[in-house]
Amino acid sequence: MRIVGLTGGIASGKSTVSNHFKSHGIPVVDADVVARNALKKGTGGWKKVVAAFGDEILLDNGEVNRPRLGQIVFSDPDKRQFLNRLLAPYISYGIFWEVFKLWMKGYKVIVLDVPLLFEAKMDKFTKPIIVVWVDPETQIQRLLARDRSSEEDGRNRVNAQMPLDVKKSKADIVIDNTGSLADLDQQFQKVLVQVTSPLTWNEFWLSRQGVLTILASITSGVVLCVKAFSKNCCS
Ligand SMILES: CC(C)(COP(=O)(O)OP(=O)(O)OC[C@H]1O[C@@H](n2cnc3c(N)ncnc32)[C@H](O)[C@@H]1O)[C@@H](O)C(=O)NCCC(=O)NCCS
Ligand SMILES: Nc1ncnc2c1ncn2[C@@H]1O[C@H](COP(=O)(O)OP(=O)(O)OP(=O)(O)O)[C@@H](O)[C@H]1O
Repeated sequence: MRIVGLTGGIASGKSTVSNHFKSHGIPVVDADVVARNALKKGTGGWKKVVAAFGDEILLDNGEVNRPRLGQIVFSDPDKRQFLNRLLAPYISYGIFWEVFKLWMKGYKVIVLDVPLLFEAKMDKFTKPIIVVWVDPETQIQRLLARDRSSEEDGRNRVNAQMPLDVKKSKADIVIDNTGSLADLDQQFQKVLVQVTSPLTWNEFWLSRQGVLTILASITSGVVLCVKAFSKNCCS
């Protein structure tokens, strides 16, 4: 199985690229969705976070007030790291489970869309790694236009992540999303060819088909040995 890492900065265009993959039949595990599920009312993550941050981060219906918690953690690195530590086991487990379900379905290529792929050291499980890069001014403009947040909030969120240029230097493939959506689409077509190239042997052995091939070979080997042994010993 090929697990492609997709990362970048906040509002750099990861979800836009993810949607391109999905429309070509390549499944995407979205870490933001997993993280949202890990913080739903009544879950283990929710209980830990409420115990740590108090009732003031809750809405009247008991769900977490995400913008409120965001304001707290994106303006305070210690609180952000604390939140990351509380949620990390739930997010890792959630991602693992989603990958496992896709493996069981027999997918050979999947994409992991993880904003904090490098920060959370999950890059070691993915190859190739695609970084969606955008120039800093365009990034902040798109972020403010999409989230309608204050400039201070937006800049806090950008500064909470590893600089995009550092992520770019760690990438196997860089998509420059500073231009138009048509530019992005053109780059994506080339990336799609790379990502869907034939699996390496290692990737094949990690796929469901590879594991079934190994099991079938072992089973037939054992059957042949047993047959040969019983023929020799009884003749
Ligand atoms: C603080 C929370 C409640 C704010 O929720 P909100 O709905 O406003 O933002 P959302 O979850 O949609 O995240 C938007 C973007 O913010 C960035 N981001 C989210 N969490 C973090 C973080 N801990 N550090 C740096 N950037 C982050 C990502 O680029 C993400 O795509 C939420 O982001 C959260 O629970 N974060 C901690 C979990 C986490 O690490 N998520 C990232 C998955 S790898
Ligand atoms: N090439 C582009 N031209 C214009 N707008 C774009 C382009 N690419 C993305 N956008 C817009 O920029 C915003 C951010 O893009 P997107 O949501 O894909 O980023 P993201 O990296 O997934 O963000 P997050 O980290 O918050 O999940 C969206 O409103 C999207 O529609």
